[in-house]
Amino acid sequence: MDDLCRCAERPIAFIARYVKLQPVAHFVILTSVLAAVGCSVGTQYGVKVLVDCLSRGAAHASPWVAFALLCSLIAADNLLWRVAGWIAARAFVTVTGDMRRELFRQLMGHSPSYFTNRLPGTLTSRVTATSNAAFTIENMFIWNVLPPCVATLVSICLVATVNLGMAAVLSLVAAFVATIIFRIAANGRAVHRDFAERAAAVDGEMTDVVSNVLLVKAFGGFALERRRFASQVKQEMTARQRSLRYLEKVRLFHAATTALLVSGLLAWAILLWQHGTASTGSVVLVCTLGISVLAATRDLAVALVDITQHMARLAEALSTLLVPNELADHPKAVPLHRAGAGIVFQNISFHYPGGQQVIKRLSLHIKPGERVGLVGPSGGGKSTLLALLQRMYDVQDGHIYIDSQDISLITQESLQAAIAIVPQDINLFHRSLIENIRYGRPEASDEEVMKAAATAHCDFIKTLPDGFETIVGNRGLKLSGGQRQRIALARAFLKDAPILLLDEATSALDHESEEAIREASMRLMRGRTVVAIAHRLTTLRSFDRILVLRDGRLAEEGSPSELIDANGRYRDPLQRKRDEARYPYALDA
Ligand SMILES: Nc1ncnc2c1ncn2[C@@H]1O[C@H](COP(=O)(O)OP(=O)(O)OP(=O)(O)O)[C@@H](O)[C@H]1O
Repeated sequence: MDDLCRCAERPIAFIARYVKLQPVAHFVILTSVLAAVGCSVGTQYGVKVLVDCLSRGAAHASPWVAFALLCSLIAADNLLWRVAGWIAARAFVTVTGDMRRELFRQLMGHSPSYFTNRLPGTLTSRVTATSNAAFTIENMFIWNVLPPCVATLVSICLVATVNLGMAAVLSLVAAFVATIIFRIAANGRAVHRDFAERAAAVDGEMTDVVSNVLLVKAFGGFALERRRFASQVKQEMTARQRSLRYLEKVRLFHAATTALLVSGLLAWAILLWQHGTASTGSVVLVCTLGISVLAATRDLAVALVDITQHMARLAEALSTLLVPNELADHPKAVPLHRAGAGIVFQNISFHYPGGQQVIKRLSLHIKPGERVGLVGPSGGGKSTLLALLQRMYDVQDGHIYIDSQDISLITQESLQAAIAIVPQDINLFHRSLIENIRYGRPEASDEEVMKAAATAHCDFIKTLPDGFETIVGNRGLKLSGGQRQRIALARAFLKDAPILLLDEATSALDHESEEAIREASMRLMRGRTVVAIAHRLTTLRSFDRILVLRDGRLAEEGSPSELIDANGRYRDPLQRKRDEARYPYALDA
């Protein structure tokens, strides 16, 4: 993936990377197009031969050889274009598919902080924008840039057969015009990039609002959101207009120059004819070639300018997407060998990018099979500690070991396989219930999924009209909070990993369900190392140890009986007072 990231600032190298995967198809397309252009320009030479033949009169020459030549060129011209088009229909589409697959893989490899700092809509729209831009660029290059370039070259060669001076002047002017257009087009990159950035921002804003539509409704935020969106769209429209007007300026310059050029050439050819140094056919040839060079360079100018716009969009998207993955596996990473799942946090310190210190020189040993409860005030770093254990982020200081293996030196795949988690915010895919539960272990049979669901007390599934096939809605919103939590528990049951992380796993359950699930949870915890965050200490009664995390430090630890009194409260009244002031719910039984 590192060599992919090297393409972040080189859009052409990025496209070439995928073109190279299909060398034969692209070679055939290229040669067919070159041959087709040759035939197309050759057609005009065929017309000259025919006209010269006809003007000599029927007695002096037969026009049928010239006619046959002309017909063959026309047929070959059309056939070759179709051959190129047929192959391109597969090759170009395959290029965009390969691109999207690789970009998706790159995107999913980023750390959580990459996603925290960017709107999901801007990321997904950039993947689409990248493949669309690359598709357009490849198409334009083959159909709109290459043919006029080749046609101009061949035309100049044919004009040389009439008059060398004329061909030389034509070459000089064509080179001059092409250089000027290319420079003006290149100078417009900033304008096009600005448009690309604003277009991506509009996509991101829209996704953000749509995914929070319930919040917008709850707070009557429609008017506010409409105003925000209108302002974003206005900025994007202004940027787009600037970008399009820039293109128009380039086209205007081109139109004026080429009209002058062709008029001059024609006048020159007519003068040569008047002096008897050019035949009627040659005047026709210069006339048709002049007009086709005019058309060709106009197409070329339009295509080049459009390509710079797409190139800018591609470059903007790539610079966002092709950031190296922050949490790549260590080059010498080995799979985690499992030996009881003991966990050691050794003197770790951590802060989020640009944030304050969240974990401060914390050391903690968790024995294999031990059940440890984490409590403490909100913002104390409990969820962060679980995230660090899963290597969602790397610690800035210290080490985390599982079974004496530093987690930064083991493969992330094996680390993820060793840990099952029931998170605080349960996200589900917009898929069926069975698929969501099976996410814990994709190879599990239907029976195993159903057994896990039963163990997690997902009795509500039976009452749903489509049972396990019920689609849970966007992020599982068709389910209640408690139902989502049971699905997440079932997923963890199914995963059957040696380490179990519970982030307030029973918080959304009513008392009755909580009791029912406690018994199942106990079974799940048996033989595993468990780290559970709880706001109610009573849920941790059966745990081996409770740790109080405050301000990123271990403030207290002990067995539940040492820390909780008969009513499920802290034994130390002074400590209780301090914590109540900071975090009242944490201490309620
Ligand atoms: N992705 C993030 N980026 C930046 N800062 C973060 C991020 N996640 C958490 N924080 C900050 O880190 C600190 C610890 O948060 P954490 O979620 O670990 O606390 P917690 O003890 O689990 O709280 P709670 O009990 O409310 O869930 C908080 O100050 C929070 O603002």
